[in-house]
Amino acid sequence: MKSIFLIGFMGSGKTSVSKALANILHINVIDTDELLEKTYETTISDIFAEKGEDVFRKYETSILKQAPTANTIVSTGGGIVEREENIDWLINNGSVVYLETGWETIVTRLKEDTTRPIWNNAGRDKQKLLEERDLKYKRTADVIVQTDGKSPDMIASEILGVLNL
Ligand SMILES: Nc1ncnc2c1ncn2[C@@H]1O[C@H](COP(=O)(O)OP(=O)(O)O)[C@@H](O)[C@H]1O
Ligand SMILES: O=C(O)C1=C[C@@H](OP(=O)(O)O)[C@@H](O)[C@H](O)C1
Ligand SMILES: [Mg+2]
Repeated sequence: MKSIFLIGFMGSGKTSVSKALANILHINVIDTDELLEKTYETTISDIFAEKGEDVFRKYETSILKQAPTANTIVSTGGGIVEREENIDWLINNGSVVYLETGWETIVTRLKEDTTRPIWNNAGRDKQKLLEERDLKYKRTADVIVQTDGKSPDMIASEILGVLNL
């Protein structure tokens, strides 16, 4: 089985749904953000604060390209589509699922969040970022699943129903 890569905006549920999928399929799950923090022995917040977004994106690309391309569920970071080379790599190496999520749902889910530097950057227009990235997620994905009003388990079952595994 080709590995399944979950893409989508911050708060679309990539990390949560990846765990639900791995539980159902009994296969390994990795999260590019968690692996990045382990590999570079730091936190995402610290990388953004000390080195900036460009360095984070370089690390993220390197982690993505080391991901197993078979028998694994991979949860990516919301900005994985910011680099064209990541989009190409995903299209060529995985079954890619876009967790499409409305703005209001994202705002509700991330109300309490303090761990996402871009979400917590008051100077950035996150709603516009969602609109821009939405086109890139759609260009990259093999299948699109809507997440509004559904639990991670429901979304995982729906993904398995639409993917040809
Ligand atoms: N389908 C869902 N329904 C309700 N809450 C969700 C759902 N998916 C994720 N969440 C919650 O939203 C927040 C962000 O989820 P997370 O899985 O980390 O998203 P992502 O990895 O896409 O940023 C977490 O608090 C999580 O518990
Ligand atoms: O959208 C983004 O640019 C980011 C999303 C985060 O992952 P999640 O999508 O899992 O929140 C994380 O990679 C980092 O904070 C940057
Ligand atoms: Mg995540």
